[in-house]
Amino acid sequence: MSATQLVWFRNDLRTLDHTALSAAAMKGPVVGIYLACRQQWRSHGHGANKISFLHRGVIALAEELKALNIPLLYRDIDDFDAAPGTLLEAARRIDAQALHFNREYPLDEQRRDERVTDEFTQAGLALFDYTDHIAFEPGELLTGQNEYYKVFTPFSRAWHQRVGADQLALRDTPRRQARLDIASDRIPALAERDRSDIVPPQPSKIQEAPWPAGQEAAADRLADFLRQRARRYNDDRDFPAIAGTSELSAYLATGMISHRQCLQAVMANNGGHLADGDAGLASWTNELVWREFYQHIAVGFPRVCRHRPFKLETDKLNWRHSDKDFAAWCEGRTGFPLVDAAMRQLVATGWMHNRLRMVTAMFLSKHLLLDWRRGEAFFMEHLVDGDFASNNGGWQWAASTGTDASPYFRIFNPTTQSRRFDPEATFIAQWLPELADLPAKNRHEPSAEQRHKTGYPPAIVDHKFARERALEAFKNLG
Ligand SMILES: Cc1cc2nc3c(=O)[nH]c(=O)nc-3n(C[C@H](O)[C@H](O)[C@H](O)COP(=O)(O)OP(=O)(O)OC[C@H]3O[C@@H](n4cnc5c(N)ncnc54)[C@H](O)[C@@H]3O)c2cc1C
Repeated sequence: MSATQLVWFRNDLRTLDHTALSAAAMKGPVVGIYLACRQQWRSHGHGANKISFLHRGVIALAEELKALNIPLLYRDIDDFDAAPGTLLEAARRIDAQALHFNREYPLDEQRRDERVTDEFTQAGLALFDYTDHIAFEPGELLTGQNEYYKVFTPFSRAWHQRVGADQLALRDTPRRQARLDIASDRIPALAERDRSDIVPPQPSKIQEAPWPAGQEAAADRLADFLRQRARRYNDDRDFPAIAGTSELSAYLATGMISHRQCLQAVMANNGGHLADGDAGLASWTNELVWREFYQHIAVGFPRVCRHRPFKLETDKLNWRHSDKDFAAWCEGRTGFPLVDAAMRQLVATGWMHNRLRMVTAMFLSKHLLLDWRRGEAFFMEHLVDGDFASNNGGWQWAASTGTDASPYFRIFNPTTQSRRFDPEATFIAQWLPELADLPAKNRHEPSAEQRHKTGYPPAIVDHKFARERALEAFKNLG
């Protein structure tokens, strides 16, 4: 009989189109394992929404595996260092001959995987790792000078030129295997553990209902998007009052759906094309390539994993220190309605529309001139889709410290953004009920009297003054 294969599930909580699972099942009977690592949550600053989503995703995965007769082992570990020993112990207990996993790219995860590889090699056990989370392994797409791309457009061009069946073909789902004499572990409820330790800091209510976990929920969401919104994506994607985007980010970030499943769905609906054909579908594909671009950046420029800016000269920026202004931003009390509505959406739902992520991030880093890393961390605490590479990439773009960043003199006027992307101020009315009864034009910028009457705060800073201050700070970098 062929030897048992251990598959380590990480950011790939699904059985469909799973490279490591598919490859392992060709070699022998499979057992899965999941390590819930507190240090990993802490080091990424994940909050309750993301941790709960992950946890529910593991429970869904256990059911999906059960349908294939694949047992799932589950271990709680405190830190990255515990991973190699825990995996080795599990492999020995079930007499596994090999460990399989899909690669992860943040620096701490890469180091952990190197240690796991060393330990398994020393123990004489085989180890196989695979590219799965993105189409190309970081380092596979390089410029003519053999360097990582620093700008998105040429990266995207190279991606489209090179992508083919190897990267896009769906991996086989294993057939239901013969039942093994190995029981799945019971997955303890999160509430059974010390939440104050593992769930920093607690939002008032964890958002579960809008984010059902598992690959079926993800597939339904993709089908719904393709049926109803994908062809209008290019027109609607910038308007937060319209549900015009896929809202698949949390599923992609945890691997409850793969980018290949998304891209195959695009091709099936677009005459086999990714970059051409329907403008909505081509534009959506472009966003998936942005997601991949930022993963490559995290590997090519590991300083970004160490809280450093991509553009090193911006390390010298003189950020302001104001806990009061930061709290006003976090709590949606800046007196700029679109910014406040967006921040309230984030805290209430664990998600924020992309246009608003750009507006609020730029407001914090440019208007308030507060360190973008504070905003990055606050987003991570609340986002259900929190993903290091995309969050860091988005923040550094907005703060003009990053790769392909918006130039420092590009400073969104939040009121103009509001009139342009929420023309009827419906999004503002939804999240700022105190302004809902004002005429739409005043909801963008209430008068002093209207602010006084509704209790809505005065603007925290004057736009023109803030813009000049930010320009000055960037100019002084020399
Ligand atoms: C400051 C800031 C922070 C961000 N933090 C995160 C984060 O932690 N996690 C995250 O997944 N995305 C992040 N993004 C990117 C983007 O805002 C979200 O991916 C998007 O809003 C998710 O909604 P959606 O699934 O409906 O996206 P869609 O518009 O339907 O796009 C499809 C998918 O493409 C990817 N994508 C879309 N836009 C981007 C982008 N600009 N960069 C990278 N990937 C993208 C996502 O996986 C998304 O699910 C951030 C952007 C900014 C400006």
